[in-house]
Amino acid sequence: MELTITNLSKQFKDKTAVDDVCLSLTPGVWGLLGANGAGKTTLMRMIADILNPTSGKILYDGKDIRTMGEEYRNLFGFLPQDFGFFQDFTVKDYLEYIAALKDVPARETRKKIDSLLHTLTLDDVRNKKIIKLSGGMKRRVGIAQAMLNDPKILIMDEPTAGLDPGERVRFRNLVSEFSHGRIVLISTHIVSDIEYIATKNAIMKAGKIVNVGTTDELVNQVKGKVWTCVVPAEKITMYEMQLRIINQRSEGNNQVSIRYLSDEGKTSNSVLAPPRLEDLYLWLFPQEEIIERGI
Ligand SMILES: Nc1ncnc2c1ncn2[C@@H]1O[C@H](COP(=O)(O)OP(=O)(O)OP(=O)(O)O)[C@@H](O)[C@H]1O
Repeated sequence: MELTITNLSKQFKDKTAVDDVCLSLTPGVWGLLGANGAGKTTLMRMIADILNPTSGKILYDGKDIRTMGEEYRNLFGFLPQDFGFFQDFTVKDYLEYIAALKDVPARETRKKIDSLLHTLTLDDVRNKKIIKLSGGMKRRVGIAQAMLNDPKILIMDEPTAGLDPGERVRFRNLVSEFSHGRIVLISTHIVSDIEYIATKNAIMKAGKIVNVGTTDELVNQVKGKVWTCVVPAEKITMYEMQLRIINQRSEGNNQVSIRYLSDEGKTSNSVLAPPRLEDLYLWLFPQEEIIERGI
């Protein structure tokens, strides 16, 4: 199974949101990483066949998805970024409705909904109206609807936005288990959410895919560039101006431990640290704040 994206572009008036993207998605979990405005949502909406490309093609096992119609939709699950429809439905009614739309056989619907509600810890709110749910609960209902038809291709735009740390762990386990023999594409700028579950990552910048690889391959690119050291607290402002600090932690006794990115150690007590995917991300997107560390 393969989803092949060839020379895909999307132009909005004077903005090229997706710029000549080529990417071959094979089964496994794919992390789509990029800063705000990089073009992730636009790319995902074209893969979901709800937005027409300006040019280029997406082929599913050699077939143009735009000619597949229903056949493509049936093997597809999508969690859009703005999931806010059907607010007056209860969770259960909404999922039953989506199951019917997706032609899930009636005898399987109940079992499937029960199992997803259980895994996503939504049992207690099954009879509540969607409008009354918290943001994290709504997101989980969105994840459930995307997975209802056991899709072969599952696309989720920022699925972990609003989830608490426990929910993030459950989400990661659910996705890992689900991904066998399927293509799962997850966009996020919370790097830690996909770091350990992504089979491969694609990094997007200004509409282009600038890097593709396993987490280990990508992380290797910043090997030898991630340093840690302990500095006096009163000097931290000076270090903040001089170094690309990506984390700091107070150690007490007016000491601060810092982690920074540099081609070489900048203090005599700096030691190299094992790099993480987040380090590469910040290396590529120096202007990005760490939005959330997750766990
Ligand atoms: N319908 C549209 N009309 C005009 N410009 C658009 C439209 N949709 C997206 N854009 C622009 O295209 C660029 C890419 O947007 P997109 O939403 O795909 O990025 P993103 O990586 O998903 O960002 P975020 O993480 O903030 O959702 C942005 O500059 C955005 O303003």
